Amino acid sequence: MRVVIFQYDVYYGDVEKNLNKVKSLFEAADLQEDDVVVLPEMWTSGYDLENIDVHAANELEPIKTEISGLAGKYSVNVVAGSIPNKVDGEVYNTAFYVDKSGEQRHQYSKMHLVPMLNEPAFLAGGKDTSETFDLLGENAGLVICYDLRFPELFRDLVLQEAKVIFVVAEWPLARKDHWLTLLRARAIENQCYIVASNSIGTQDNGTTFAGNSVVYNPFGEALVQGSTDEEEILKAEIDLDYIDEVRKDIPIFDSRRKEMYKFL
Ligand SMILES: NC(=O)CCC(=O)C(=O)O
Repeated sequence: MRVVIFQYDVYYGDVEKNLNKVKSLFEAADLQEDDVVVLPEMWTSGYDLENIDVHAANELEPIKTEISGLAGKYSVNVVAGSIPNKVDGEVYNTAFYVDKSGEQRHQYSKMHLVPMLNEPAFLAGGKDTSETFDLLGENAGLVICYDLRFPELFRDLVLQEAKVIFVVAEWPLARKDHWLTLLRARAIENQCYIVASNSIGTQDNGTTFAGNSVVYNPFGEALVQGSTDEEEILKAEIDLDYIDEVRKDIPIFDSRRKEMYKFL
């Protein structure tokens, strides 16, 4: 399985420009059939929350149709980052996955809203429980940015046999060390692949994002890592058999004592 992460500077509050940007990245990426393309969080608007009602899709449209078209055109699977998404008058931060036939196969709205970026004042918290989805015949998980701080969510996905967990983000530079440390810890403690996309650049509201999109293997090694401030298309081959090797050498899932944990 090859993953292809688009790391770039999301235009603040300009859905059309962002869509054109994504289309140009698809064109530039030299994609192969079956690649898994990964976009960042809130990639249609950035954190222009004051105007989020205007930028929000309606039940993912028309963005879902655009992404389905790109998936079909390039014969690739797309972890379509997240977008502001209006459902029954509420705006959610919703990530989705479309396979190469253009069908949407999974959707997840961010359950942990981030106070540091003022999300709870403008967005509704997702009501979807943690579920895995089928990615090229394997189980995968999809979470959004601040979710990274909740190890129980990752463990839950891995106990549902997720082998790869995608973290789509707009993670600020101010906490770059947390980003890399937590991603790596999630890979090591769950012995799974972590594929993380982040944006770069400074938004009109003054927040600078940390880049450093990265893929960690189940041993905690970075297979590829972006810079802090450059636009990049990052590619990594994922060997899912390596998960079994690591779990054989360090058998934490056999050593677990779930009957002993009081609050899990
Ligand atoms: N977009 C986000 O959820 C940012 C999360 C963040 O800033 C943090 O956890 O720190």
